[in-house]
Amino acid sequence: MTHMPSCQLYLISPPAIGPDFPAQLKAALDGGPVAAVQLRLKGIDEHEIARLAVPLQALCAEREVAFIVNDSIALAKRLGADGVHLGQGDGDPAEARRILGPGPQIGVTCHDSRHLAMEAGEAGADYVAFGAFYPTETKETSHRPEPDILRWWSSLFELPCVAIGGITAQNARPLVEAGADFLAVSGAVWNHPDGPGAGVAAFTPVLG
Ligand SMILES: Cc1ncc(COP(=O)(O)OP(=O)(O)O)c(N)n1
Ligand SMILES: Cc1ncsc1CCOP(=O)(O)O
Ligand SMILES: [Mg+2]
Repeated sequence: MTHMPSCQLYLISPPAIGPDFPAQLKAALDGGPVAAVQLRLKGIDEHEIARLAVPLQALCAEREVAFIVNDSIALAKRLGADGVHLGQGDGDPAEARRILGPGPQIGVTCHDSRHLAMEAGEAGADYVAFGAFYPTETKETSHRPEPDILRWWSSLFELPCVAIGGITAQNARPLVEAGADFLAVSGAVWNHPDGPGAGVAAFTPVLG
């Protein structure tokens, strides 16, 4: 029998949300264990994101789920979020640490690059994210790592690694077996035909 390392779900919000999204998030969290929720909203300003964040952050706090803000160190600070996710153009992890202090988690996008991941680790990131592993309609992507990058990272470093990009309950297994500590998932949960609770529940048997 293959040993399945344990792995947790890291839920990424849809890029745009409506007034029913707090209820959808609640349904998702009712579906099974979720370690973290990332608020990843695109095309609206930070004040609007801050306003939309209030009920979502409260729900995450109530469920003891980490609430991570995408893109903006300033917004993470303003909200007192549990962490910030930084892309390669979103700011420096060391600067984020200086601004946010020792508590919040700092994640960094590393695409398919071992070099970027080692750099992020040295700059004080709490996790590195590799992807997109599979085709996705959520974001235009131009990097396609092999699952082996997760195996390589996990064999050398203690720092957690996140796999992202087109991940479904059906294609996730090689990523879990390769050592992903977290699966970051958006579309497979929010677009699940039976709703986001079923979307989260579908991952439970794969997570080990
Ligand atoms: C967990 C996780 N990994 C990668 C990303 C992508 O971040 P980024 O490269 O900044 O792209 P956008 O998400 O901002 O479009 C992420 N958000 N979360
Ligand atoms: C934000 C992001 N970064 C790389 S792929 C991706 C999209 C993740 O969403 P999905 O799980 O729907 O592919
Ligand atoms: Mg970004």
